[in-house]
Amino acid sequence: MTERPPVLSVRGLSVRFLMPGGRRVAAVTDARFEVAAGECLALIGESGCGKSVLASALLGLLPANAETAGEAGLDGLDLLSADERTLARTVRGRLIGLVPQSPAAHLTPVRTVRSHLEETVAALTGTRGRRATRAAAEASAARAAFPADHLDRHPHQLSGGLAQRAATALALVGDAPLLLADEPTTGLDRELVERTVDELRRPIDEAGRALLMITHDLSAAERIADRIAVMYAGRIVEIADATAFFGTPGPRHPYSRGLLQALPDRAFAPIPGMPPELDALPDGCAFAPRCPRATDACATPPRPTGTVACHHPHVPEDARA
Ligand SMILES: Nc1ncnc2c1ncn2[C@@H]1O[C@H](COP(=O)(O)OP(=O)(O)OP(=O)(O)O)[C@@H](O)[C@H]1O
Ligand code: NI
Repeated sequence: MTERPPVLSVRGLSVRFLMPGGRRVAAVTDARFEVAAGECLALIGESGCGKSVLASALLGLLPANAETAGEAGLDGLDLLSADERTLARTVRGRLIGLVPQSPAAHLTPVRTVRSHLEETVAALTGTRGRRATRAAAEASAARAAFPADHLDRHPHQLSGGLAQRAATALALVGDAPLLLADEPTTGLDRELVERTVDELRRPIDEAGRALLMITHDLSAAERIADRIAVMYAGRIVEIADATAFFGTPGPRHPYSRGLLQALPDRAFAPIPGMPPELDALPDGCAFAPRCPRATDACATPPRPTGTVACHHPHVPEDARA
């Protein structure tokens, strides 16, 4: 993976929400990761840990009370300091293709799939003329394996799988080097989850796109991702190769191990306790109160190493337990 150049390079990304009364919510703290061409990085972690805020920061879609720090390089541009005009004209759709959370809701009910695609083609690619637009729309449908004979259907006439392909086709129109999917499989049954992630994998493998996929569905992450980034209380606590993470030797951070042990097909043992409030984070490791391996050392913040931020990570020899 390292030999491929990063498409997205995030360095020290932090997001603070300034709340009434001077309260500060530390939604994302010092996030650091890269996503390469032809690679999927899955960002996982419990609800409220900051995944969607991180995505909104990349897209320039944070509310006005948000303050950001750090850098997020994409195609020679720093997404965090880009102005709204640049974000609207060159980032959203063109540099970042957004795969929506709920494709059926994202599509306008009164319009056909063809009309959605043609409008997006005209807006993003500069294609002019009816025939050229029609041909480009059909080509983008084909790239997402959306069947040509369903192009004149309305969203409600599509199965969940085809609605997802239509949404993916729209995300691919602008030829964006980075695809961003926030919970693309929420609410889908298992079979549709698998089909959806397989469809999302296609542009990565066939067109060398980079995919940042946010999910709390670990089996979807295992199926699609090359690498896994685990987020806890706003921080990325571990980044690992997906095969090693889900297989042997397994994750190194106690939180990551807890997430896997909570799965029904593993120990089905939830992590005790709750994540801390993001406006009252402890000085030391935020996971320490729930951590079976915590010691006095955890009162100080763990030093991020780029792979695991923990005072006492599992090492491969003891990671079999
Ligand atoms: N506009 C906002 N103002 C203040 N706090 C916010 C705002 N938006 C999000 N937050 C807080 O930021 C934290 C992270 O939220 P985020 O939506 O990123 O979580 P998530 O990891 O995506 O969770 P989920 O899996 O439920 O989608 C939460 O504590 C949330 O309450
Ligand atoms: Ni979210």
